Amino acid sequence: MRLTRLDIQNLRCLADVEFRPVPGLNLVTGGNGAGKTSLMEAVHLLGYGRSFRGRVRDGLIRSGQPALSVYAEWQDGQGRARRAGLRHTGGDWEARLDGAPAPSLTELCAELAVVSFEPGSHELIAGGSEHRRRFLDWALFHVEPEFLPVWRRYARALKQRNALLKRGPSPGALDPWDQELASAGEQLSSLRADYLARLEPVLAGTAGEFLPELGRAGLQFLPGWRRAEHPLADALLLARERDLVQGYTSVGPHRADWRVDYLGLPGREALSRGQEKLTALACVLAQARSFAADRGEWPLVCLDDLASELDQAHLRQALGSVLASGAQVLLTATEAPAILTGELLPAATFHVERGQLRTG
Ligand SMILES: Nc1ncnc2c1ncn2[C@@H]1O[C@H](COP(=O)(O)OP(=O)(O)OP(=O)(O)O)[C@@H](O)[C@H]1O
Repeated sequence: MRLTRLDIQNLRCLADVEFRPVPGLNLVTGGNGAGKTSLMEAVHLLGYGRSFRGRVRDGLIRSGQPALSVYAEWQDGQGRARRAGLRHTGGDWEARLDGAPAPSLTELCAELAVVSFEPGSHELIAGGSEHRRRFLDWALFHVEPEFLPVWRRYARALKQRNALLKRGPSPGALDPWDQELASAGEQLSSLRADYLARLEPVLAGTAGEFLPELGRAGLQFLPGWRRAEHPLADALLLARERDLVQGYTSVGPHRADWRVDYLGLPGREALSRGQEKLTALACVLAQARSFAADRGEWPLVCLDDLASELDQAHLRQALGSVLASGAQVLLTATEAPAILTGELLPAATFHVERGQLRTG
């Protein structure tokens, strides 16, 4: 997809910004606190319904304003002109897609495929499992039509089962929800396992470009219960006594996780912080590449402050491989990185200062 227009009102320090990105590399420079990340957050908000720095109600709306709004126009993989707008008060939202009200944020997010890498992204490797589940489910949401209905069934059954566990029901009352949870959960896990199996060779390629010294990267899926030993229905039954005591469901795909292992790293030897970042970037770019293989178009690639995260050689490698694929990239930096020459020359440069954006 190619973003052609982004209008932002009242998002953090951005009072009223009109951004017109072009195909290829768009460089956005600006000093600390100027508003570069806020611009990335606006794109991310349309693609995910949330910012990578937290929820809308946690300070995304400009101080003193009742709501933020973001409007985007883009061209999809078939060359069709698309548009979407979102207005958010922190509590309520209003979304429009191609001129009509969108029934839910999910419909809007399904249309705009965005992958982001920002300073917090190394949490994908070093942080809690919720980051890795979100990563997994983003891809499935975009490439697997079966995913959303199954995920919704699972989430509903889990909510009901947890509510019953908290009330301390007679164990028989759990049976129908266990059945539903097991049925949706098995499907969800199969989709996740299949996706990771498809992603693995792509990741081995991207990680091999960035960290060849660590040997081939592999992905290990941790489904959230001992899936190789018994079905989820049995795991739920086995955990029932404990779940009744604890008041929540302790096994299942809501506890799923995955990890990256390198053949050249013996045992559980830890990655350095830089290696964690490069591994996280390799995962994000592998996901974008795999999306392109499935959908025939690249997602929009947002790279916030990448130059402060990577050394020059890795920066060149990362940008080179993404741009060679024809992806549209939004890159922010406090100053233009010296390596942006030749085939890495930005197609357009923008500058943000105190929430104002100018071209060139
Ligand atoms: N709700 C808000 N209302 C108004 N201004 C805000 C709000 N939240 C944050 N800001 C301001 O917006 C700016 C945020 O800028 P942003 O994080 O986009 O900067 P940046 O250019 O990415 O900076 P850095 O290089 O330091 O990461 C800061 O100056 C901050 O004080």
